[in-house]
Amino acid sequence: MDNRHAVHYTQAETLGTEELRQHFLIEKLFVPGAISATLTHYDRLLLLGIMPTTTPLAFGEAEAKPVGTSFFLERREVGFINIGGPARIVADGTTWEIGFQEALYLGMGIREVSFASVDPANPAKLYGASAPAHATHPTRKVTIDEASPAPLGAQTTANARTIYKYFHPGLLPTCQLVMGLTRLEPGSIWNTMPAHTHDRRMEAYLYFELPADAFVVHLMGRPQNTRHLMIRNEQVAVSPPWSIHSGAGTSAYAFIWAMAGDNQSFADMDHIPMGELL
Ligand SMILES: O=C(O)C(=O)C[C@H](O)C(=O)CO
Ligand SMILES: [Zn+2]
Repeated sequence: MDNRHAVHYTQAETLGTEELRQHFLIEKLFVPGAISATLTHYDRLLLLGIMPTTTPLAFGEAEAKPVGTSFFLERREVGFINIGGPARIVADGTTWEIGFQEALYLGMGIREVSFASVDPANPAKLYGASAPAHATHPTRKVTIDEASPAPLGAQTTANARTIYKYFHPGLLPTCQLVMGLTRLEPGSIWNTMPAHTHDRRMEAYLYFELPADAFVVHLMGRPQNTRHLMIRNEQVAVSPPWSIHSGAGTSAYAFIWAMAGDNQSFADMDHIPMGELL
């Protein structure tokens, strides 16, 4: 399992491009026929890329050992959003069919979890976020229509987008996990500008649906001392609690945001006036 240790902003501000990428970017999330996992030491949020091909994949010792339990979800919860072909997830004997842009929440205590692609020629791509849990909440599938679509931004500021909240307290209980998807309108390129921080929770952004030659310039860092990451399709920015998380793409794109930490209040943000960004 890949590990991302917590970096203080005074160290982050001394880093060059390559070191910034090593600490804050997950370059290869989806590996055909494999489960990839990255344990961040920001609120211990663990990020998963699961891409089954001809044979099913399952959680096992590789996921449980780094978190020190006998099975992965013994003291954790996990949420998945599928950005690939149809997936079949079996959780303690119950089968869930999860299509493109559908999601599944699995609560603490589920022992056996396996993942298959319904059509190996069109493999599922399950993006998962897992946080430490203290209670069991019911397993639930969430469709994009249930995810409270809400418009944000405007074409005049090149940030017209729709936000979908899949796992949040208004829809289902989770211990820590808050997760959703934001999709930009054609012609819009900016996300999360005006920018914000929320020292109470960390966040991670998976960017997807970027054409092969496109990228997002992801802005990170303290508002008064920003840095950037050049992010390609299906790569993840890990955003520490002290960091802004915002980006401008060379074309429209979508991204999945996931958070864990002290609260689940989506609106609890420290907004940064545009004139204060440096
Ligand atoms: O488009 C946006 O703006 C977002 O999706 C913002 C993220 O959801 C976020 O940063 C929540 O804290
Ligand atoms: Zn945020």
